[in-house]
Amino acid sequence: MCDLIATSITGKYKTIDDLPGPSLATTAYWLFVKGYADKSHLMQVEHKRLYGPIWRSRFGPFDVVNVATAELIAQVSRQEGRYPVRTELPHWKEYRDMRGQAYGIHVDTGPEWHRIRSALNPKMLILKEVATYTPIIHEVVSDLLQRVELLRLRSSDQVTVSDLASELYKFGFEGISSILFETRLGCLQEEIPRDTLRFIAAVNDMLALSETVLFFPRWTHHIFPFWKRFVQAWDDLYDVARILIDRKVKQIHDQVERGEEVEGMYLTYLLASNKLSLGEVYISLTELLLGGVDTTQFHLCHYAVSHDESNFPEPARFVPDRWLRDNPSRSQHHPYSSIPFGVGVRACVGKRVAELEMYFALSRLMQHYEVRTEKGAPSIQPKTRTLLIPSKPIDLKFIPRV
Ligand code: HEM
Repeated sequence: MCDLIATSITGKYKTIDDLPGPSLATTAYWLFVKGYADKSHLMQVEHKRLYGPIWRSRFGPFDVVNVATAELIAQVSRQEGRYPVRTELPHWKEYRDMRGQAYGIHVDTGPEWHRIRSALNPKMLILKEVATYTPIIHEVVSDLLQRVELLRLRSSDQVTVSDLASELYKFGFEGISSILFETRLGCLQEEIPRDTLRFIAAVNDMLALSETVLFFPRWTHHIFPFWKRFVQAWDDLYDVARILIDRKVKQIHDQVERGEEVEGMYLTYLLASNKLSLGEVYISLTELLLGGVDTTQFHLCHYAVSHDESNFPEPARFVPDRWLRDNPSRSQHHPYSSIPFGVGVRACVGKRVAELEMYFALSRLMQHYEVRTEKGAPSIQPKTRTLLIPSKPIDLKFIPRV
């Protein structure tokens, strides 16, 4: 695949060894001395400038080909077969092996990945199925609205909600858990239950430590504290997920015993479909909760591409009109210049649910409030924490519409 890409650029075959790019030591220098460890998206942009649209980089055990134009991303994506080849997650695999757990959708590859993905897909991706989650998502959105109202009224100017991103994060967590585990976790309550706090902290720790753990070789596991904390985070995650699932299994069992009809959402469907073992259900729901963690032998540099002036003029400016259909100001971008959920058989399995949550939350918030920034508020840059998150709290004014 690498050969084909190189051919399209230069007209002759090249191997990975012919590609330009930083050595492992140079990458370490960029990350830990130049301070790009939590800004790896900006490193993409800088490396594209230095090495061109295709370069090689080494990160921990990975030897990666980075591609940073929409055309190259399209070319790589179109060559994926039935079982897309993905970079291993050796640290996740090591943890699963250590605990004797099933591998799951992120770690499994080939036909095994396909078997699990086929079991997870229908109730996540078929529109008619996803539409059945509408009532529960609306219930969670109502809780979000109440929370925003409470926080703004409690603020000194009676309109500001501080650190909105953390409220939205809790909303996302509550929304997806209510579908997956068919249980309300209470993330948007004033007093968040202890187990839920443990769950949220474990997700944060796991995502925050995932890149660090990867960078240091196995033999350092006993020297630095990262591996121990990474294992603890996974243990907590798995433990809470197992408790929630076991509770549901018991409920279903009791209902069947009483001759009652069993109804439910995602977990009930997975258990009833009998396509996965119970161990695979534990892992699958934990992984779905984590959402997609971006992995490819080819590193598709979405950030660099979606900030490319030639696709999106003034890429850093908030111009929602560029997305409106049938609008003269709609941007004329390459279809692969913005693919937030990926494409093809391995694209995001949670895409439909994520869209449902975002559309409902946004539309209902906008119906109730006009949202403004504080005058003179500084712009807030993203930072990398496996995924991109805001580097500082975002405080916004929610002014009720009359
Ligand atoms: C705005 C929210 C989200 C975005 C932008 C997003 C984005 C992505 C991306 C880019 C991928 C990788 C696709 C690829 O490599 O081609 C992915 C995979 C994945 N996502 Fe999401 N995602 C979101 C929400 C979710 C949610 C809510 C769930 C859970 C229901 C989820 C579950 C997954 C899983 C399990 C994978 C791995 C699929 C596989 O490897 O077969 N994501 N996501």
